[in-house]
Amino acid sequence: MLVLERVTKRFNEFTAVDNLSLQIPERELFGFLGANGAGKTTTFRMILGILQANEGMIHWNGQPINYKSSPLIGYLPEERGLYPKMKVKEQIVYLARLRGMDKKEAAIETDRWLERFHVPDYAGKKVEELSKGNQQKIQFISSVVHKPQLLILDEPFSGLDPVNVELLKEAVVDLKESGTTIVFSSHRMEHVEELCENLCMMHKGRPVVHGRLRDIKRSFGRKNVFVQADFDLGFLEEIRGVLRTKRTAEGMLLQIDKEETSQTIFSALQEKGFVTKFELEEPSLNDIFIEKAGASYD
Ligand SMILES: Nc1ncnc2c1ncn2[C@@H]1O[C@H](COP(=O)(O)OP(=O)(O)OP(=O)(O)O)[C@@H](O)[C@H]1O
Repeated sequence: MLVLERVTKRFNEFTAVDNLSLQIPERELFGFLGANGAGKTTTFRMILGILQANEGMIHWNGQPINYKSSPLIGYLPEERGLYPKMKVKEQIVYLARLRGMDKKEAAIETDRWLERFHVPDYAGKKVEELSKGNQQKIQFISSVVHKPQLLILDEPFSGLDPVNVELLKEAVVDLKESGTTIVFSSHRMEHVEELCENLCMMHKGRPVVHGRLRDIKRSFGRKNVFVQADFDLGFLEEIRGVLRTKRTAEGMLLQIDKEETSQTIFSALQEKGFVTKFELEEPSLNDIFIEKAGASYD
């Protein structure tokens, strides 16, 4: 289990991570969300021991993480850093060996990954000859080739086209299935909603939403109502508990204060005429973030 206990990191007067506590069990695929500057990379650097926390403790299976943990850890840094002049396969094998892997096994695993990511022909090319997206795939391979127990991925999907995003997502899910504990950060809520059971949303260094996605959504309640009818829906704006309305081509989207308000809306609609659609929608992570952080995600 990866444990962060009341971790704080300050840069002079500025607090980048503020009293963060997390428990991430083994074999978990954990999503770390936050806008630019929320504190995600700083947290990762503290987990990896690159930065020292001012307060708090970080443990992986009861042990602090340091250079000795290197074979156990995989890290895809946000600032991608491969040697541009070095050849692809040579580089991956070299990095795997630094993580304690045997040369022959490293070569076999490298070939397997290059094949999986549809880039076996690049094995002998210099990294600088590859496109940005393909360089990113190589960097990803470098972070997983030695079969780490704990894998930290900082924005793994940024800069990839949709086909490669899918390729990487599948790889991440497979690694999780085979027992790797994975923590990844993203700006994009949909990636986290799709992949993670558990997540933490950071805002200005603090966790504003944290826990199991299903529980977070359930406890928040369904506060979006979509209505379609063959009469004017303008009167709904006046109903108590309706916070915001938005007309769309098909009907009206309403944001309400609590789930029960939908009953009032439904009764009011029935009195007016024929309702073609009435839908109580699950909140998106974005809705939850806005309410909890008191700010828009972007
Ligand atoms: N070495 C440093 N010195 C001073 N301030 C820093 C340092 N590293 C990070 N910060 C500040 O800490 C805050 C959090 O930065 P961090 O890189 O952790 O955010 P992030 O959530 O990873 O954002 P992004 O998605 O943009 O990478 C930012 O305001 C940043 O300017």
